[in-house]
Amino acid sequence: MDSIVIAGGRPLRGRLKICGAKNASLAVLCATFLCKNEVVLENIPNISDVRFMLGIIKSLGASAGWDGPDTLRVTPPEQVNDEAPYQLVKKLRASNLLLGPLLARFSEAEVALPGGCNIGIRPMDLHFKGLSGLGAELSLEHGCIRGNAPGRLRGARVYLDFPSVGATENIMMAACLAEGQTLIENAAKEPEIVDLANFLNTMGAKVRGAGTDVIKIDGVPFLEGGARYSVIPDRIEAGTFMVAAAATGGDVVLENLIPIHLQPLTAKLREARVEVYEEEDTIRVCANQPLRSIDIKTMPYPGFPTDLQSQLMAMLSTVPGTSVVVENIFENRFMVADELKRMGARIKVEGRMAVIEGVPSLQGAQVKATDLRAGAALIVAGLMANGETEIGNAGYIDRGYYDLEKKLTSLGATIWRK
Ligand SMILES: CC(=O)N[C@H]1[C@@H](OP(=O)(O)OP(=O)(O)OC[C@H]2O[C@@H](n3ccc(=O)[nH]c3=O)[C@H](O)[C@@H]2O)O[C@H](CO)[C@@H](O)[C@@H]1O
Ligand SMILES: C=C(OP(=O)(O)O)C(=O)O
Repeated sequence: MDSIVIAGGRPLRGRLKICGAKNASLAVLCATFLCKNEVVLENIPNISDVRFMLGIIKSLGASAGWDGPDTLRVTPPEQVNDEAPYQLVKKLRASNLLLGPLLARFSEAEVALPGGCNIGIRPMDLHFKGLSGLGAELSLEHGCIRGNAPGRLRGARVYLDFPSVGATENIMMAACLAEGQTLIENAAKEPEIVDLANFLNTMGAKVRGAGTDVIKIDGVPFLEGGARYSVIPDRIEAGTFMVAAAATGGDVVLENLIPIHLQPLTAKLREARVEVYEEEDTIRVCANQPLRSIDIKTMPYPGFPTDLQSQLMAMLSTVPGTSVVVENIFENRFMVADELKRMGARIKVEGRMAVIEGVPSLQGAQVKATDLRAGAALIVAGLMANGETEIGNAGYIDRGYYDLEKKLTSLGATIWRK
């Protein structure tokens, strides 16, 4: 994998356009399998996760291609060719989102157990519980999830023990073509869930309540497709730049985002004495006074997102005083702490809690990304640090950030790829 090198110590300044959301794009790409006709998707980021997902859906028989820098045309297959290939599936977790659509549309599915970042055990019991509740028979054979749904799936009442994003998405997609009504209780409420529901409804589904605890889906025989849909902006990309601007004492305006989606981060940055100004679809982040230590706990939306926890940890590493971070979603999301320590940070990890004692500054060092957001956190740390930081395993970062070096260069950073 490549490395990214940063000569740190410069505040970020300028304006930047945020891309479409990775997690919304991946779910919507899977949902195209529920449609009969071509679908045009706009605001799709050309990141490696999306390219892998395109590879997977093409291997299953879809035809798909770029029709502009962020527009994709996808024609779903009339029948599926094969099982989703392990070589591609292992590279991204979201490949598990094909299960629901394949079962609903083709009554059978074979998907290799997904890979993705090593941020926790990431079981799929809630996906299985929900899809079995709709009548699917699922088994795990030789690292492959096999499912079939003799006849049509049947609507059911599904209670999720935890509001899992992926399980909510899989069940919601499957339920669109099930006979009768499905209720998903204790559903995830992330903006990407609402976006997926909006996509499904645009294509002809009947989904209500997305964004609340209970999602109600009335099954229809098929989704027509044949429409255009633009996915929401990436709140995690936006949040990463917000943190980078704050951490470098910068002043950055981010465009093409939905400020309310960033509320949990905005509130925390303000608590840390960062100025954040929201307008209709822009946010300005301005840090021109010493920051104050804060505590954060990751939670399902609208709580603080786990996908921004590592980046904030990097920022807090030079904030005077003690900050405490509690990670409630993924048990392995503190691996970045060891890398930050190589740069001079003082972080003590105990189970799900990290205690950060602010140091006066970070020093550039050779570090490596252990997952996508750990990589993003090391980018933030590299921008803050004195001297040069070389971040190995940059491929993880490419999973979720389009044109990162170019975007940061436009904000005044010195950054290049090796
Ligand atoms: C592609 C995508 O959209 N990825 C996002 C999605 O991941 P993902 O959909 O995998 O995350 P989930 O919300 O499912 O996982 C949250 C928690 O639920 C647990 N769990 C999940 C499913 C299950 O069947 N059983 C179970 O116990 C997981 O181990 C984890 O502890 O939501 C996460 C939480 O916001 C984000 O960090 C990821 O970026
Ligand atoms: C954990 C993430 O993604 P995935 O669920 O695809 O691994 C992420 O985007 O930070």
